[in-house]
Amino acid sequence: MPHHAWLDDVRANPYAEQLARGFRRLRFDAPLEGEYRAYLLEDNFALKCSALGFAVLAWLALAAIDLLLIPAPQHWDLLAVRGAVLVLLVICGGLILQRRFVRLMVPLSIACILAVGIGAAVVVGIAHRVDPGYPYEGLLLVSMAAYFLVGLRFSEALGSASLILLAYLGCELYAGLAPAKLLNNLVFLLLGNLVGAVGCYLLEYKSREHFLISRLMRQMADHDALTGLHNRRSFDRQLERLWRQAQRDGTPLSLLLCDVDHFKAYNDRYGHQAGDEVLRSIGAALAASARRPLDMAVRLGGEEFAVLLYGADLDEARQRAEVLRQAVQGLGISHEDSSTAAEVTLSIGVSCLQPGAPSALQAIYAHADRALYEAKAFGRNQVVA
Ligand SMILES: Nc1nc2c(ncn2[C@@H]2O[C@H](COP(=O)(O)OP(=O)(O)OP(=O)(O)O)[C@@H](O)[C@H]2O)c(=O)[nH]1
Repeated sequence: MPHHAWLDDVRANPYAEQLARGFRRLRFDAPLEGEYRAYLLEDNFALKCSALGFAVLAWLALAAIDLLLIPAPQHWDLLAVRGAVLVLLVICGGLILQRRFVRLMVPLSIACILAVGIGAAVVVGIAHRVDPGYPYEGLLLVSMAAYFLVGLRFSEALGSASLILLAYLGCELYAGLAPAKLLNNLVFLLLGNLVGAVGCYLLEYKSREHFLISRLMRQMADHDALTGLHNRRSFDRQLERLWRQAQRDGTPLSLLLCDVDHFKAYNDRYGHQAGDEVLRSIGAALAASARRPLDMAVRLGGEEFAVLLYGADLDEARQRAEVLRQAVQGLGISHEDSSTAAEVTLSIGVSCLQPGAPSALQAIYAHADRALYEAKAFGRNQVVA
């Protein structure tokens, strides 16, 4: 399986780490595994529905053909089996289509495939009692559906297909099929299953790889590579969404605009690399201050940062900005060329939008920008609201 050399340049995150570690056993570490399975259910729901419709139609068509191929005395047995499987398919399929029981999606899909597979094995067994030439190859189609059409993972598909094979063996022993013919049929089915299993393994491997890479790309597109914080693109997108949610929840939204003081002088004195380290440390302090689930820490660009505080009014936002300002100064990063303090410091402009406020969303940014300008003008290393 491929080694992704480009991952060496990607900032550590769970998707990149899992890609680098590999997943030959088709299992991610928790909680990525849960995230992948949820994605898989969503991704293959349409496929599941089509497979279900196809299974019902095929089952009905084969029932009609049975009536032509198999002598009349066996018809009632066959119709009983076909009917029972159809009822199971309709019940399980109905529950799948309702989508209400997400946790039951996989068990219900397995139940459908087992019902069709074991039902087909029983039909073949009944038919072989009177006609050993009755086609058994349809069982392979059911296994292929398990591997490729029902949206099962490799282990689930392999388990289901193995159970169907066992059921077939049992039914043939019951029907008394000649050992040489039984051996021939089993070898054919086993080889067919081998092809299906290998294809299914490779497909799941690729699906997992695609999942990790697409999530990683999304993460990279929304986050700043140096600090790991959200970038401006992500901020612009989320700001509007969060403001709408705040309006719905009737709660305020506050914005802290932060700018590192005398950062050009820092770069000039200590070098660009040391400057990068400072930005990383400040980024970590910002991330720690945006601790609630809907808060957001952002690197807007250069040495400009923002923290969006969901549900914080102006007083709380001012207090949290002050804590952040002290935290950055408390990092104790020496800055000998700063005319403000002996350490690297932060100026912060604060603004707040109350729910139902008539002012446009842009006002929160413009107001915080003005406050930041004042914080700089009043001597830096301070919070202005
Ligand atoms: N090391 C490093 N420096 C950066 C990065 N992005 C922007 N800068 C530097 O940040 C500095 C910003 O300087 P100015 O906008 O003049 O602001 P300042 O020196 O902090 O002055 P005040 O904001 O007025 O206190 C510039 O020297 C940029 O080169 C970066 O990613 N890494």
